Amino acid sequence: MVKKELIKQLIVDFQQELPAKVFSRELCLPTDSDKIITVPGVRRCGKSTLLLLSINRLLTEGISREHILFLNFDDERLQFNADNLDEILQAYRELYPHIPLRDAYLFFDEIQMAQDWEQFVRRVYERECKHIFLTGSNSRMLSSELSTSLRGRTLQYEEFPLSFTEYCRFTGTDVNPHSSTGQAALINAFQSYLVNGGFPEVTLSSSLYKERILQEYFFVMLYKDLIERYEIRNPEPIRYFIKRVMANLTKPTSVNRIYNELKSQGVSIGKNTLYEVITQTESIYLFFPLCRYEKSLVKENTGDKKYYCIDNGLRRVLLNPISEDKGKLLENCVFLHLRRSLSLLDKLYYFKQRQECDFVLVRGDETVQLIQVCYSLEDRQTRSREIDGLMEAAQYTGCRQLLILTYAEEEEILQETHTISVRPVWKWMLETQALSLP
Ligand SMILES: Nc1ncnc2c1ncn2[C@@H]1O[C@H](COP(=O)(O)OP(=O)(O)OP(=O)(O)O)[C@@H](O)[C@H]1O
Repeated sequence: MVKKELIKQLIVDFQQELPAKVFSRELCLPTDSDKIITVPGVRRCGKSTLLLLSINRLLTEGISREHILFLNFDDERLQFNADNLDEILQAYRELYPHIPLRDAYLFFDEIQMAQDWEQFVRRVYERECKHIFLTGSNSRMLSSELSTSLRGRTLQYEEFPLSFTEYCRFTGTDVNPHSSTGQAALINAFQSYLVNGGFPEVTLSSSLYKERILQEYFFVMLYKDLIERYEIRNPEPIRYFIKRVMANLTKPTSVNRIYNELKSQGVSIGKNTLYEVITQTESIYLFFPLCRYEKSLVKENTGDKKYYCIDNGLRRVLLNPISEDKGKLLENCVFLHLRRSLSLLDKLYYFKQRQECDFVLVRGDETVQLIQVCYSLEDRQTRSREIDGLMEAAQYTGCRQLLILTYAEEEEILQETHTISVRPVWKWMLETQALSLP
């Protein structure tokens, strides 16, 4: 089939499948911003499906299917480059001569598969159509490089694996905690969310396949996004490195120390390569760094960063679970909830002076919340350690919003002139849905 005919066929086939039968998500892409909408995020978190949800919404708003031009560039039959990308627009015009392109909605999935797509998108945006939506998986599509090539023309909406509220929706769990059955079901759902994480496909698949799917995800990230990109001949040190960062989650991590460990085992890998790899893991959304809070926020951050991982399930399939994991999984889950809820004005840190506090949430110049995460406060020593850390951070920052998140405990602690609220993580997650913190 001539390429233009194939494109027409793909456009029409897609339109006929609408509306897509998928679960709704919390993130909702704007459809009237007159900006190019981009959706970065970790592999398989649901970026393409988010485009489908936007299309469903357009249909309910009265936009006809014919106005939707959706194309998935990850199709072997479609080899695009700068010379033939225009065929897409020609195909659409021939299909719908009565619809001016400026009234159409263009959804380009996996656009990074086309060579020189940036110039094409820029040209279409400037001359033809302001409704453009893009997703892409590899790191070239992610924030920094993308915003350089399309500077000032994009709005970026990060997608993540499912939040706990979304997880409940996907698994059909009633989120009303007030009925006794509701509460039991929620606690069950939270337990499995904590270990399996929130990738949509993993959530929807039978438990027989969850682990296998997650291993596959990790394999692709490791080989495609890290090893192939850096043309590393021996993948083992990188694998070891990632596992070490994973194991050390929630604790300050020294890349230099891991480098020395590898060296003492006779493994040859450059220190700079490890620094590049850790930066790359951040740009593919595998790990998130967390810096130490400094009173003067203009001061360069010192101290090792802590790392958190995009998904608890991914961590579980990579490491043999160990007993201290419960606390780490809980803290990672809280980090992800905070990270996905941050506005552009918000910053997140950890606090460490004599004592530690897990999270310091800063909005503009003000510290708005201090959070400790602790599986249980039953042990007396643990309880006083958590409270002392919170109080030291409160004194240092002047913040009075103090929270301890636990697996199941709930109380109010009066400490000096402060009230510390203790809440189960799952309740806090349901109460503070994305973009409503604190
Ligand atoms: N809202 C949803 N409802 C139902 N299934 C979903 C939803 N979001 C994602 N999925 C499922 O999860 C898988 C990955 O989704 P999707 O392809 O949208 O992710 P992606 O981030 O675009 O992936 P990639 O990084 O490979 O491009 C698919 O099997 C999809 O069906």
